[in-house]
Amino acid sequence: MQTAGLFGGFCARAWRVSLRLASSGMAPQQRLTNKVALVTASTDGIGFAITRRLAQEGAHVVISSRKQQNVDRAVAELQREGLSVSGTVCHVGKAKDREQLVATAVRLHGGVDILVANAAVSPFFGNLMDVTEEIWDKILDINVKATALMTKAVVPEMEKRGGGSVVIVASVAAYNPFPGLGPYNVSKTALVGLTKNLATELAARNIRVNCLAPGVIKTKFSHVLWMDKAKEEGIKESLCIKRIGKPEECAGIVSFLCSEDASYITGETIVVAGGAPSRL
Ligand SMILES: NC(=O)c1ccc[n+]([C@@H]2O[C@H](COP(=O)([O-])OP(=O)(O)OC[C@H]3O[C@@H](n4cnc5c(N)ncnc54)[C@H](O)[C@@H]3O)[C@@H](O)[C@H]2O)c1
Repeated sequence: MQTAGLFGGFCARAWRVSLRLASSGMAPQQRLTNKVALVTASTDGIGFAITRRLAQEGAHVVISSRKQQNVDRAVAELQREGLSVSGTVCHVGKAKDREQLVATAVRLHGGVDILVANAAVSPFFGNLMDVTEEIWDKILDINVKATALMTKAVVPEMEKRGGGSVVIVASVAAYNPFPGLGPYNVSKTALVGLTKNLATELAARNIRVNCLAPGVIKTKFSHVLWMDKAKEEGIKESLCIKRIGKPEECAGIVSFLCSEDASYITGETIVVAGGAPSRL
């Protein structure tokens, strides 16, 4: 009886600690212990929040982006928090950089279990009829083609570990276009298709492929959408949850999708958009 009482007391305390951790935004679970994750464009914004969360849940994460100084800053910040992160430069449009990213994970941690393909560009605002061939090439190259090729680069390493998980970061704009961002919207719709195609093809290798479709999340990237007060108020008004999202609110769902808790989920796109319209 006494043991049960002590155990009961311990459980209640553990439950309170876990509730405190959850409410303070810290990861209460360790679903990714010793998994090795690559996150592209992970020095800021949504990629950085995802990196922090995967590492809080026990993963070794390789941070990457185009500039060494940004990689160094992000690595130092998360290492100060006691998290297991390393970093390397990776421009996802360059084959050599993609190979280097995979090689870094293999050299430092022995393989790759998780890829979060988060990098994207949106260098155009205006009408579709004014988009040049050069802009189409840049947006489709980085947002779509590089995502497919980054996945191709990690698959052999995932196979050696018996499987893995890929999460592709698309956008709610895949379903409901953001005004003025035509080529970007189209590229994100393509990523929903890419997710389904990869999921079908890679299931036999025990690799699951899912997609995250954020709504408007406050980052440098989305600045153009909320920079003036009237625009910001208009966006909030269109949402069920009447505020713009935070990068951290995209992170827990990714760690879930990469974990064994999602072992029967593949080919899906999860919308994290405060109730924005999201149907094709
Ligand atoms: N913020 C939003 O409202 C929002 C909404 C929907 C989807 N998203 C998506 O979330 C992802 C992250 O965006 P974010 O809002 O955190 O902004 P962000 O600016 O922090 O992330 C975009 C990153 O991509 C990087 N990048 C661009 N080209 C690259 C390349 N060739 N190689 C490597 N990195 C490159 C940029 O340096 C930048 O860090 C993007 O895929 C974006 O499309 C963002």
